[in-house]
Amino acid sequence: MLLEGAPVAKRIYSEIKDQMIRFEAKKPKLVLYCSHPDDSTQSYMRSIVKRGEKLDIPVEVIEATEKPFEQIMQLNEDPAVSGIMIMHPLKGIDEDIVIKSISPLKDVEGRGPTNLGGIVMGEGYYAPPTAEAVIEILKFYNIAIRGKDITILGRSTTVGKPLSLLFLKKGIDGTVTVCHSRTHGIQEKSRAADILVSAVGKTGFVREDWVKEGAVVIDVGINLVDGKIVGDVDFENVKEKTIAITPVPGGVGTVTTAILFRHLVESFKRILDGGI
Ligand SMILES: Nc1nc2c(c(=O)[nH]1)N[C@@H](CN(C=O)c1ccc(C(=O)N[C@@H](CCC(=O)O)C(=O)O)cc1)CN2
Repeated sequence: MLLEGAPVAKRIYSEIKDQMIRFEAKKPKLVLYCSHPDDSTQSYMRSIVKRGEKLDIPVEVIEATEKPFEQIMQLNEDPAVSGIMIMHPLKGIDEDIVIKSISPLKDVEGRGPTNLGGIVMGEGYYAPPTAEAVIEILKFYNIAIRGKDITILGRSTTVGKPLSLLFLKKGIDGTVTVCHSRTHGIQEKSRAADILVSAVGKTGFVREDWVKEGAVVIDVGINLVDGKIVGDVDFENVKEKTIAITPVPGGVGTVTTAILFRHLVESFKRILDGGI
């Protein structure tokens, strides 16, 4: 089975449009805050701006000045701004300090300590959209997670770590192994997985002999090669061994952007309800 992102994203966008009708003339606004974005970041920013146009949601790109902290404080206090996304990498600026200064209510990518901590503590937080997209896809296609052995390749703050916590949540109940560059026996640990998630950012990293017969493979990798998006998984050879696999492009990435806008609309509602 091909786990395409489009039907999952379509459902999310349709929910967003329903909510937008209820807001009448009022609209959320997303700010993409960047500093000398590279090709990959620019390509993502273009996708987000285009999606905003389709949804009739304003997306504003703001370039960092020499006073990033003041800029973020202004955006935090601006009631017209519902979400702030700090585009990675933020060249020439300490990205961690900037992320920590975003109001948790507007941190729609869930990159700050309050939202990341919320994954452990309970409800009312924004998990990083890519991590949430993986769970959303598995649920949409009715793939059982409870009690399954899940191996995640990559321990980033935006995917590997938060995703491991989402899999461990009560009601989801996966059993998780997180592998990284210092892991011994990464191939064996991958081959032991019922659900294998690759979030490494290396083209062709997951080969056919890394995958158990009948496994589910989720490719989170978005690597720009000759101007084209490719994943971490050697798709053509690996797909034969799987019962379900995500394509790249058209898989997790498609759902990630939809979840980003879902968070933005949630933030807009919270702010309207007097959250700030
Ligand atoms: N704050 C952030 N900054 C950056 C991110 C991010 O997720 N948050 N991502 C990277 C670049 N990147 C992934 O590493 C990336 C590049 C391009 C796209 C994109 O075009 N997405 C498409 C869907 C693609 C697909 O189908 O797989 C879309 O949005 O429709 C996404 C991510 C840079 N900085």
